[in-house]
Amino acid sequence: MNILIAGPRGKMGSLITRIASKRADMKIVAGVAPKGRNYIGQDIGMAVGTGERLNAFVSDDINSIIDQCDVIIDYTTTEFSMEVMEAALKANKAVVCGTTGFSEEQFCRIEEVSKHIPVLYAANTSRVVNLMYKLLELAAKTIGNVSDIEIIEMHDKHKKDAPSGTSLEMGQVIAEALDQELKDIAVFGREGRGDRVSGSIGYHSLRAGDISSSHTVMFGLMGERLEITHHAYNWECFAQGACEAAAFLYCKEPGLYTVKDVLGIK
Ligand SMILES: NC(=O)C1=CN([C@@H]2O[C@H](COP(=O)(O)OP(=O)(O)OC[C@H]3O[C@@H](n4cnc5c(N)ncnc54)[C@H](OP(=O)(O)O)[C@@H]3O)[C@@H](O)[C@H]2O)C=CC1
Ligand SMILES: O=C(O)C1=N[C@H](C(=O)O)C[C@H](O)C1
Repeated sequence: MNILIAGPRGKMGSLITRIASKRADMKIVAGVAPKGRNYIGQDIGMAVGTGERLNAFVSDDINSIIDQCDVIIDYTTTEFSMEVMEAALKANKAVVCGTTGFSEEQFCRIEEVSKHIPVLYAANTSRVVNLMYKLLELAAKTIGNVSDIEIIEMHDKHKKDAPSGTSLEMGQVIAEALDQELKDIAVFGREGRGDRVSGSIGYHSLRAGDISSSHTVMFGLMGERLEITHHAYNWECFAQGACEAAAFLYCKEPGLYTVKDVLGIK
């Protein structure tokens, strides 16, 4: 399948380029980057620093290159990801989107677009994190009503959004298990205040150094607590997951898919 990489110089985009370029089932046909970058027009392999020419070039105009691809892999910014969605809709292409930080309105538009083209959206493309979602569902169904639930996430100091997309998905899983709406029970930024409300989910975001990704969900009871934690030591698990997601999405019917569909988890 022919792959277009959005943001190939990014942390995720460069790893995805390296991994996709080694897969026998994938051919990278182009990259798309912001206007004015000095690597526009370069071979994507050289632009990313693989040291190997891939015979595919970086453009600053997605509409001029989109016809070459089957699937776009996009881990960039909310603004650019929305442009990618619209371009993919116009050209009838599939999109794997791993960008986080979308507004509710933007999510609604992605849902609308996915009625016409295949879209896989995942705030976290690690298969292990998606397994963790199942563990959280079980924990929330079993002890969620009798615990104080806190989500603590840590990322590198350059991350733009907070809380992380993953912690919002985790909260969503827990809220659904409790038959609640996340917006009714999520409490952000309670640090230093002694007003913990029963039945709420507390959110805590830490940003420091080059922490790749760490999520802990604590179910606090009296006399004991359960913590379920995932640590990523680098971003490779997410990039591997992005390529698996693209392979899954190739030739699929229009629809909104998740990593659960890739893994066959219900
Ligand atoms: N779903 C998941 O599993 C994961 C999701 N993420 C999410 O992915 C997103 C990207 O993260 P990360 O790689 O760390 O971020 P980076 O800042 O490292 O990369 C963002 C990339 O987007 C490019 N970009 C920005 N604007 C445009 C534009 N207008 N046109 C084309 N390209 C553009 C940048 O180009 P340039 O380099 O030239 O500035 C850069 O290459 C974030 O939302 C993050 O939260 C991250 C990890 C895992
Ligand atoms: O920006 C990151 O690094 C990550 N972002 C995603 C998120 O917001 O949850 C996924 C992962 O935690 C890495």
